Amino acid sequence: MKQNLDLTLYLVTDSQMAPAGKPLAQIVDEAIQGGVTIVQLREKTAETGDFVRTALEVKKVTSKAGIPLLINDRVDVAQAVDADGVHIGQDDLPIEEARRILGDNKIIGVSVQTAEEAEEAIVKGADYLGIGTCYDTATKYVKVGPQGPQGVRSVWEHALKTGQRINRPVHAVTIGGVNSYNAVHVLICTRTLADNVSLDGLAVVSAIMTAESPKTAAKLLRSQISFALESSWVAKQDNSKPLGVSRACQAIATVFDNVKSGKTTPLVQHITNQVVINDCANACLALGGSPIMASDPVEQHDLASAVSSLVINIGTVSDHQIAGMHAAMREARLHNTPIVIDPVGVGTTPFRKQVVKELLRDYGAHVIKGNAGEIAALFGSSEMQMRGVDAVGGGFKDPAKVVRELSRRERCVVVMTGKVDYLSDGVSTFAVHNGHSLQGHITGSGCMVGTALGTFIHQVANGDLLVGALTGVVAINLAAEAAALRSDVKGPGTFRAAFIDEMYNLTVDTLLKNMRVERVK
Ligand SMILES: Nc1ncnc2c1ncn2[C@@H]1O[C@H](COP(=O)(O)OP(=O)(O)OP(=O)(O)O)[C@@H](O)[C@H]1O
Ligand SMILES: Cc1ncsc1CCO
Repeated sequence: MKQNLDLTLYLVTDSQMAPAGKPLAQIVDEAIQGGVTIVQLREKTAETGDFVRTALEVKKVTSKAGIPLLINDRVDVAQAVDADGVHIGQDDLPIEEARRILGDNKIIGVSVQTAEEAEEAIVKGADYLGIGTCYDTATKYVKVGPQGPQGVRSVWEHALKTGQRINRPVHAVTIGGVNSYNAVHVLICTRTLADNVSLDGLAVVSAIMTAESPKTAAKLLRSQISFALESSWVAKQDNSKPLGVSRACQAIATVFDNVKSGKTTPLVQHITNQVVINDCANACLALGGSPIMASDPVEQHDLASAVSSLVINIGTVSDHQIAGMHAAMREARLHNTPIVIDPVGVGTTPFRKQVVKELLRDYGAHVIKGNAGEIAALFGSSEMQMRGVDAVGGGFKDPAKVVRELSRRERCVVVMTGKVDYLSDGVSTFAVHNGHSLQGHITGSGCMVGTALGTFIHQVANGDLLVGALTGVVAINLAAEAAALRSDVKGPGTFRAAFIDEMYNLTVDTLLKNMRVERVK
């Protein structure tokens, strides 16, 4: 990498967004104090003289801080102020020409929207790529419509392959609607599938330019970026510490005991369906958690700092609930609160599919849980189908592969329920052989698994999401086994009540004795 080129938090200026009367250089100065590592001056409409004057003022600030100043598009302005380089778009001066004028020591960055553009830019010697546009943005910085983190990831993967082929290092940021709410999700989701390579950082415009305090905004972004790049609690999927069965079982017992014994009482927020809302709240309490069912968008901001985990269940989703889900997930991402998505009936209507697609695109999840029909719909498989909220079909030929691959694609733990439950974090995949057929005869048994996931994944801040998820599945299924054995259980109605009782009665000893967890991959 060129000396000084640190792309971690890349500020692209837009003076039209700046608060009236506040000089651009002052905004840049404050943003650098908050942690911006590189600045691109972008003045699409300025006259050359004004552009140069502003550039000289901003350069005083960047030089003092020792960070690079790049000029958007205008190689002449970059030369006039002896900037550290330029950033060029697809319709600007060709890369070779910019390089010829500026020489090898200057930085040249290029905006790319497709794999082909990325390949060309790398071959022609770009020092870094700005891949976009990630999300919809008011800045009109990039022309191609938003491609979401997964679209950015495929351009990034192709860019890295090109770099390997021609033996040249590749660096990139993504741009477009990136802010402190989605920074973690964007950085995790854009990691390459094969090698888990992260982007170098994120480029932001409005998140800093329009902020009341650019310093505070930049500081928050930096901490979110560091969290995503360094933290171990998000499923890193890097094969470094595959989880064996005996370690998994011990860890499950510990996680379970922490909640059951009252050492920790997670506040589990649900935005869930009207069918199961009461059963889920009772299941949460019986397992040792504390439920709050809160779906109005208005209260999400105030609630977010107290919540331990968030369960999003689309069973009876409505427009109003969708707004609440977006608000809650946005806040959860800011607080790094684990999110469980239960995509009830997602294969049944295009509406449900669209709702889930947007939630996953904008915020992602820490755990996705569904029955085989729901997982098939998300995975894009026709091996299983849905009828209403139920899965229909003969089962997947290779269920472990389905959960593993969906997990890698969505960058989260995937739980697929059924007679045997399959769980994967993309590296380790487990089957849980507990449970009872009576669970299939009451409504909401899957939704209660979602509740149990929310109850046990909250405390894995420095551990393993997969262990938290396994704990939820095992606990629910052992409670079902115990309930089904009771002489007072005569069918689904009595089972439903006994099921909650046995969640309450479940002990760590029973769990250790009866859990049947198998590592399948
Ligand atoms: N035949 C079975 N034997 C053992 N366990 C079962 C059986 N059927 C379901 N389960 C258990 O029931 C729970 C819910 O799984 P299921 O796949 O039925 O969810 P679902 O279809 O989403 O349910 P719902 O839509 O009613 O909420 C899981 O913990 C699963 O292990
Ligand atoms: C029956 C039903 N319909 C929407 S949600 C739900 C609960 C089980 O998923």
